[in-house]
Amino acid sequence: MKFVDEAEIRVEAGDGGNGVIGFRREKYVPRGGPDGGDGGDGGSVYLVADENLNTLIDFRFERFHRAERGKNGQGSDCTGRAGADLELKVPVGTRATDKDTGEVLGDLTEHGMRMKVAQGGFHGLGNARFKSSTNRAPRQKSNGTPGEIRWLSLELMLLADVGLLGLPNAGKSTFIRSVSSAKPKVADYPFTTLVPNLGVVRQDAQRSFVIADIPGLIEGAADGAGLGIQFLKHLERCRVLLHLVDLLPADQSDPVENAKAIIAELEKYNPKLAAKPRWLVFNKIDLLLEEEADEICQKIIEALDWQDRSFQISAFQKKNTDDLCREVMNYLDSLPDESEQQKDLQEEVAFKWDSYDKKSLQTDDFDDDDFDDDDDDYDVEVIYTKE
Ligand SMILES: Nc1nc2c(ncn2[C@@H]2O[C@H](COP(=O)(O)OP(=O)(O)OP(=O)(O)O)[C@@H](O)[C@H]2O)c(=O)[nH]1
Ligand SMILES: [Mg+2]
Repeated sequence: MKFVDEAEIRVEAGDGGNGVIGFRREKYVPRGGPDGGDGGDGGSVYLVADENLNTLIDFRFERFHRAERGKNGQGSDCTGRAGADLELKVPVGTRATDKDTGEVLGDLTEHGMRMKVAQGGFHGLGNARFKSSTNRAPRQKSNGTPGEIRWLSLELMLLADVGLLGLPNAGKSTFIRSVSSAKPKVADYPFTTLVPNLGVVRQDAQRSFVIADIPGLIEGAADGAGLGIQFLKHLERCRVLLHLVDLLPADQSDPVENAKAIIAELEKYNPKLAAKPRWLVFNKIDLLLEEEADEICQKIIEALDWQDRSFQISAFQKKNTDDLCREVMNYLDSLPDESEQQKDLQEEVAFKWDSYDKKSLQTDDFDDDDFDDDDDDYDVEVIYTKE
């Protein structure tokens, strides 16, 4: 699965501060010379890669970013303070392009990498600078130069190796929180997650994989129930699916039936997706005694006639989650390298965040009724109201 996240922003560096005209005025010092100070340089705008971020969504809501202007100079040869630089944090992997010229400014490929995207203005000179043997009282000064202004388009492309499947409340988001730095919202009500979240699981310095948390599926999803299957298509390019099963559902439902329901939906949606490598992950073992958990897991395995691998974890207590991630990593490493193939697939990008409703980005109003729509134009922007 490939995710493309895009945002357009306007960055404005600060203007340089102006120089000023000033003369020394002091008792007993007649005709004190020129002492107008220089302005300060304007602040520049930088992009800084931060591994704790994984989407550009914040830039959809805040599109204008301005660094501080340099202060004007002052009398008594005082130089104006330089404007502070502005640092905008972006996810690792972000590419910045000048929207007007199409020039790629660069890719921020490593955590901490810093790239200047708008140069602050140069300071103006005060009249003290124009003093010469022929002009000892110059009435000249210069103004600071304007800061650079650019429209940038930011793009982030990530490939998810692992997709999470499960009913609402199975603990998918809890799991991704436990094993990666992604921090999607977790709550004890269904459909907490409304858009996919990506997390990067670092195994060691060289090895990592990307995991995608998608909204929960429910029975009838293939026919449009709940958030439907619109997100399932994004799992088609994952290399392994983890099916999370809640061993002790709060709604007293039967874990066996629950697991069956997800598999049925998957098969109904797309047999090819259902044929993908898929592992069962029994979650919430912390709520049960070991024997009880074993018993329920065994029952599910038998009922499904499950032949593939299965794991018992507590996403919440991070029990066995590291083992699971290690197994996933080893499994991914054992697969043939797909990177060559991926290069040819650029145009087949599966998911764009174009589900964000443009209208609602322009207005603060949010209409709850939007969620009742049956059509495919789902409104998802609400989860980005800050927690
Ligand atoms: N005791 C226990 N609770 C858990 C565990 N994992 C998740 N939970 C709880 O289960 C509830 C649902 O967790 P989420 O991670 O939001 O579930 P989800 O699968 O992402 O749900 P949706 O986004 O609605 O599809 C939350 O109250 C979690 O605290 C676990 O391992 N043990
Ligand atoms: Mg969730």
